[in-house]
Amino acid sequence: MKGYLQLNSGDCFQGQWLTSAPVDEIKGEIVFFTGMTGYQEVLTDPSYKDQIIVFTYPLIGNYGINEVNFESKKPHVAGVIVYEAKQTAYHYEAQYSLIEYLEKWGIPMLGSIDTRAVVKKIRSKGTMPAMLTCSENSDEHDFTLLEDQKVSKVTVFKPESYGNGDQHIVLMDFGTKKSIVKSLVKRGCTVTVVPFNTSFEEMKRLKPDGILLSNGPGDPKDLESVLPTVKKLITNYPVLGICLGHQLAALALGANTKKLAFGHRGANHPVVDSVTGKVFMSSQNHSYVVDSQSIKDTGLTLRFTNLHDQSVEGFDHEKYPLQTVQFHPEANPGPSESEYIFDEFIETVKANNGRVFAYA
Ligand SMILES: NC(=O)CC[C@H](N)C(=O)O
Repeated sequence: MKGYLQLNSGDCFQGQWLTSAPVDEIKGEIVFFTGMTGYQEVLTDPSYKDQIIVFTYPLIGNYGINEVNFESKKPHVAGVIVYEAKQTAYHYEAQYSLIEYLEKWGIPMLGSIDTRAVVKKIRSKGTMPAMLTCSENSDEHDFTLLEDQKVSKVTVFKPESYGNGDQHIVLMDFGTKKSIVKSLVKRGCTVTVVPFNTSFEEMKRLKPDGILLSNGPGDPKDLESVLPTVKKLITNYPVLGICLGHQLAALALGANTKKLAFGHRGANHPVVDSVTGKVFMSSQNHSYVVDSQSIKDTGLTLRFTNLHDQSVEGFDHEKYPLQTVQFHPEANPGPSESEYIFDEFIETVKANNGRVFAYA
């Protein structure tokens, strides 16, 4: 059955539904992911909440969906656009095909779309509202997107504990990926995942050795209410901020963020580390970046830079044991070359030896 991708720019692409056609139109911000693999991790990464995702690799789904590579309990995207998706799953670990999985969760997938043409539109006109619909006529549609705060939809409701190691990390959950928790547990940490609106005092009562500010969906400026807590955490504990967590740390210290035209979503973004002088490939998924012009007087020191567009990829701090990264050191999907960020963080946590108020 025919289906349509309508863009707010007025462009319309005709395709074929690979899942059941949606009863109502599906709206979301349209973004694209360039990795050849990793669709299972992308679909279940809470940072993609309510977005319509275009997979640019032309054949998606051939290794199916397994039970181990989920980044959270369910998919978060609003809809999926591909050129071709496999009905079957050619992998011994596969439990379902991609189509069966999306069907189960009621997420529509539109196929036979020239994804290169869609990406060219997004690259020239910017990320924009879009719609998956059964109707060809775009004049009938209202592209206004719900301006809701997405983090409250994906954070945990009450604290959850993982691992049984010597270092206790409290993870402020803005929509964390499972592999961030795993990266800490495998390095000998106990991890307590707490809701994003947990107060500083409540976290202090948990006696953390270090804090992790997680990734998550939406505009970091929608989370102004948590900035005082984030600032207190930074001035009292070793902190690692990943993606949204990095952006919030920067905002809390007085820097600014801005939106990129079409974001970075893929598994091969080159980043240079000014401390080691080395370049590594990184996994990325973000629309916003910290404005490099805004870090004067914040104490933040630029450590990581994106080699495609020179955008900010992470900071150290002059005074606090703060490390932030815009890319994803936990990978999943993508290269694990930057995993050493977790090793450095754990070393910092160990060196601090549980001290509180050491840096204020
Ligand atoms: N993966 C993330 O944490 C994304 C951060 C933020 N939502 C952005 O799009 O820039």
